[in-house]
Amino acid sequence: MEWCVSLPKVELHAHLNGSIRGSTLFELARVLGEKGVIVFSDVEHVILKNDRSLTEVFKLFDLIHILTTDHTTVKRITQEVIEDFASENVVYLELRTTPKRNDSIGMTKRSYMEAVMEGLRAVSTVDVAFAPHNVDAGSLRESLPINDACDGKRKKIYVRLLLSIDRRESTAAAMETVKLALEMRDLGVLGIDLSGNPVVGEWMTYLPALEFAREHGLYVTLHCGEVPNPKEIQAMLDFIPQRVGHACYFEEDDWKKLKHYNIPVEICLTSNIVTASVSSLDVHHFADLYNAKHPIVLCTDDAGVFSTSLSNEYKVAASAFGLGKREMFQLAKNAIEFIFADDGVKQDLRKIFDLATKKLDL
Ligand SMILES: CNc1ncnc2c1ncn2[C@@H]1O[C@H](COP(=O)(O)O)[C@@H](O)[C@H]1O
Ligand SMILES: [Zn+2]
Repeated sequence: MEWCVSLPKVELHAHLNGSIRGSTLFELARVLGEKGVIVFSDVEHVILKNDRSLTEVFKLFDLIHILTTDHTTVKRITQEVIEDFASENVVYLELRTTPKRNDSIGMTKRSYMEAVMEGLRAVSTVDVAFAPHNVDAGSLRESLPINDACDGKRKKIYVRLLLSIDRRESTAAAMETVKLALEMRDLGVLGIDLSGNPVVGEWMTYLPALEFAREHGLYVTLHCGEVPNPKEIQAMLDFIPQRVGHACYFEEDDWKKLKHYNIPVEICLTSNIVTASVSSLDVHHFADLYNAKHPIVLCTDDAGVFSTSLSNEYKVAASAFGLGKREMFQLAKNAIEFIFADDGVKQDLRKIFDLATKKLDL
């Protein structure tokens, strides 16, 4: 595990509220329990439960959102999540979150995102480069080598944002999110994600907003094939998104199309196993895609909800699929090619990986 922690890593599929620290979730639940907003003893077992079906995961998200959806908490969890990823040597993080509106506390999608940005700026224990067009990225570049793991130096992390459309949303709400993403481009928003309970909603509802996003140069990644839905999977692949997440219930034609378009897959091993989207690692599609040299990237999905970390995902992959250190290093480094940030960032990341080889005994 130590080695997997030292390995520089790229995280491309992490949901903000799903990455919340367990301790923070508990604290928030206790405080709201004391205020009488929730009954703590009722939610305690929901938080503590380890095995969660996909349905239960989305019930937990409803609870998490009750606990976290105010500006102060959104800021706090953003800050903590970034610190946590940086502390395990994630050097580039594409963090995704669903902008939320909550009229009762005067929250708009924009003010939600402003709280996220405040959280980004509030990180003080590590250096964060988050906006492509301001000095942060420049100063990060000058201070290479960065994240020279285990040498006690201050950690540095690139952070970029993806705005998620929740499958419960209408076309108009999805469009509002895309427009917000466009307005926030200078602040490091690079693209759009489609997520949420996969048994809810219809592809055609989101398509206009996703097309609009693409026409305006935003990148798009889709949660695709998390449940069996052959028609939707084909329609999503025909859209040719820049990446897809999961791909658990793909059939032969889907694999063909995915490979034909060479669409990178964000693989979330622990998430897939806990939610039983894949029955066991022995039959996980990671192996086939890896052997076929199809672009893949290991990701956490919801590090808090599934009690994992990106280092742990590498460890799980290494033991399940027999990867050695060199293979893990290459797998982690290959992820650079599938990030949505520009070539300058990619070049920096390549240097970071090359500089790390000595420390990693490679
Ligand atoms: C387990 N697999 C999954 N499949 C689909 N969507 C998921 C997900 N895990 C998380 N989310 C999506 O991310 C939201 C939480 O983060 P944010 O509030 O956006 O920061 C969830 O409500 C859901 O919409
Ligand atoms: Zn996800």
